[in-house]
Amino acid sequence: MTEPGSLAWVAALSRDYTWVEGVPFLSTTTGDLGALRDGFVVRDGDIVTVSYPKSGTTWILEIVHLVHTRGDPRWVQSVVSWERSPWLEKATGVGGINRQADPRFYTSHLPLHLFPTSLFTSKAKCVYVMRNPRDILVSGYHFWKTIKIAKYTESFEVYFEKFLQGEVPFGSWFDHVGGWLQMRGKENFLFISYEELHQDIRASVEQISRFLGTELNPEEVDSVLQHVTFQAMKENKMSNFSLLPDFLMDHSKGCLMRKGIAGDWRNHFTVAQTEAFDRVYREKMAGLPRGLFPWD
Ligand SMILES: Nc1ncnc2c1ncn2[C@@H]1O[C@H](COP(=O)(O)O)[C@@H](OP(=O)(O)O)[C@H]1O
Ligand SMILES: CCc1ccc(OS(=O)(=O)O)cc1
Repeated sequence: MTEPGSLAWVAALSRDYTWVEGVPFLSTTTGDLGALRDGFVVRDGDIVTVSYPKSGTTWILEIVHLVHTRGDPRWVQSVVSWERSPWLEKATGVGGINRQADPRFYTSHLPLHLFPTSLFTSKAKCVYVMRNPRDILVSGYHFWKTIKIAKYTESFEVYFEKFLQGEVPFGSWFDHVGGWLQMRGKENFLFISYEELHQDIRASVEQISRFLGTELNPEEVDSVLQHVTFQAMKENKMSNFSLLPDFLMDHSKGCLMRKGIAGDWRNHFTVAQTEAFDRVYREKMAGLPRGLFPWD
């Protein structure tokens, strides 16, 4: 096996997705997700951020990390986000996680059925972030265009169809959310949405700090808030993906911190696409109770 990050490893990256149990993955994903699911040991003190890509993961991470430092920005301004909280499923992920002292922070886009099973008997705290899938689709279209090993971004029409079919990195949004929502009600899981962060960021930061067991005083909350605005994060090179290597990201084609708003899908979807999306949404979400999501 080639060493992750080595020249041979970079040369072997391709646009071909690897399919694992019905889910497509980019070639930067670790080779053996089965071994990860069975072998990775989640510790009780771990803090795990889980999401479908483009749900606002980086925003939540910044909040979680600033809560941990009680609003002191030095950590988020000096260590790149994927070292503060490595992606579990990336080839370099487990190594990065195992180098951390407790509490360990890590991030994952894995669907529930591929996540290390030890999570489900642990007391690890897990924040699952959700977002209107229409905005995720738009955000993903613009983001995956910049990622050199992603595909189906030649036009919005093509990407739209692939998203609805689940043929995009990490698979179907509907399956991802439907899977993880089975964990709702468990006391070590917090479900929060991008839209809630937008509606009331102070209340959201307080909710996250309570969940993590790190109650902050009002001045500490103020400091967290100051560093998690869209503008502050867009300017923080440790969080804005500008340090993602050029062999992975074409920075001339876009950036992670694109618009940072809710509802941008209205500027992208045609009437026919809106209707097509709603049809699939209604069908796929039929089993879930009403009122679960702020965008419904
Ligand atoms: N502080 C912040 N405020 C608002 N949106 C933010 C944000 N930080 C990141 N985002 C948005 O979250 C999306 C990226 O999600 P993820 O971190 O899961 O990859 C991008 O959405 P847009 O492409 O709609 O702008 C990005 O702009
Ligand atoms: C493979 C490079 C890559 C792809 C996607 C990334 O972000 S995220 O998984 O969507 O959060 C980061 C790096």
